[in-house]
Amino acid sequence: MRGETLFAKIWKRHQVADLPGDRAALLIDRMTLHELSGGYALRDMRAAGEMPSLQPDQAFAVADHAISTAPDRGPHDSISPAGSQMIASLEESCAALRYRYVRPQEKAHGIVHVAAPEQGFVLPGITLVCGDSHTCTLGAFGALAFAVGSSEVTTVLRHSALIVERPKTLRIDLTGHLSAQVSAKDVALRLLALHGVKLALGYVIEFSGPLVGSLSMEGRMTLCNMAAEMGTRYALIAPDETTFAALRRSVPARPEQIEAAISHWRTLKSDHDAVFERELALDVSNLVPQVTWGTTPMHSVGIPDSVPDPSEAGDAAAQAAAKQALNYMRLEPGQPISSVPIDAAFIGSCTNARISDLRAAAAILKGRKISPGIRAMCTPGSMAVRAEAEAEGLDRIFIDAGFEWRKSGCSNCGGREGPIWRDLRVISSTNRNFENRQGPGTRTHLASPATVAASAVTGRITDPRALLGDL
Ligand SMILES: CC(C)[C@H](C(=O)O)[C@@H](O)C(=O)O
Ligand code: SF4
Repeated sequence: MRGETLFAKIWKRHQVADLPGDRAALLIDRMTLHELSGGYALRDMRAAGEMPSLQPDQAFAVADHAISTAPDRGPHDSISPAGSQMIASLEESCAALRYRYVRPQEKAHGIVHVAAPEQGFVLPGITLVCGDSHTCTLGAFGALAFAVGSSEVTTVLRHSALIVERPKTLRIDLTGHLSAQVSAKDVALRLLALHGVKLALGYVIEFSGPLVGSLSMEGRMTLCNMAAEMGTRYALIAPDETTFAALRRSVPARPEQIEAAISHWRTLKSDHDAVFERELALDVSNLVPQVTWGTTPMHSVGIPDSVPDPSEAGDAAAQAAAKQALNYMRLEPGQPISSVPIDAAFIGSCTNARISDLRAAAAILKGRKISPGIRAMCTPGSMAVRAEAEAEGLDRIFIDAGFEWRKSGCSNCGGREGPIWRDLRVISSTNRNFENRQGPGTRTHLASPATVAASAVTGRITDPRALLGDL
């Protein structure tokens, strides 16, 4: 018998019925909820007198999208009254159903995709859904964690099961060593530049290879997070010793239970003779820091490079899109990307606001000041990340450099914390850069935390290696 992929192993264990059209009914083990996806589903079910089948130990809820990240925020503070209502509604439903709801004042609070794994809620081999497109972040733990729509949230709450179309399998084999100041974010942006935003449409990605093995859990989460930008809701990385070390720290269970689980989790990897429906490879040895110039994450270049000419962008549709992007971004073809001045800098989001991201940015900011006139914000991905950063003195480095040091939440990743960047150019550690994503007229350049910090210091898009003497 031919070997199996990691995906096939997880799928098989959860399949309760095989359905025509390459679909299956899958058991769903766990759900994460936030105020914009799960809150109203719970409210409506309760109003109709329905009792969810999803049990308290299967749910993890947190208000992250609409919550204010102001340093003095209260438990329901949002910039809009509607946001406050959604937060209060989620909290109330969770209390009624005895679902875990993490309050904004708690150390466990954070962006759902940061906080849930930090609290040991994500385990290898489980199925997990959330009504949010970046649920694939959690695939870094070897969990089949995927985004669902709002009606599917209700289905899972009702039945702890879901009918899903089986994705095809795509292995992305990553080799080589990353140079100093080059990170998982740059790898993701490079994959997108090479293969486009439909790279994984219809596929589950398994990221594998020596580079993946050498990445921290944080780096793996960044990579899996950006799978959403590659056109899929499924990403996986086989659990290994790095994963088990993280789970030993975070999972609330007795050590002997964890060790027993680990011996099963060790089997969760693709067999050496498993066949993938598609395979890709990338050697990252010569990779340089990347930044986007346009309005999709695939519009990215190395910082030593220039803004490309739209007439060289593939077919007519790609050319028109590139032209429109340059128009929105107010950039000229051939302009060196490192000549582009910025107005604001943002370190935050489920892509890049974990502790190693903050450390990478602080290494650049230490002893430096941001360029006058730049508004720079850091919103740690969770209150635990924030506390850890403070224990290391990173908050002082950010504040002394001129950054605002805020509380955890999605903040202006999705422009929900007010139009503070109206018509401004922002360098951002987030994952989406479509028109108006971070506010009306806001022009977003996606980059790694190191690049964001370096650019904040010089006031223009800057290769972080230039500041740390790695160039
Ligand atoms: C609000 C939520 C449904 C949305 C998503 O799923 O992507 C958000 O997280 C985002 O990034 O815009
Ligand atoms: S941080 Fe941004 S991308 Fe992530 S869940 Fe929040 S709004 Fe979505």
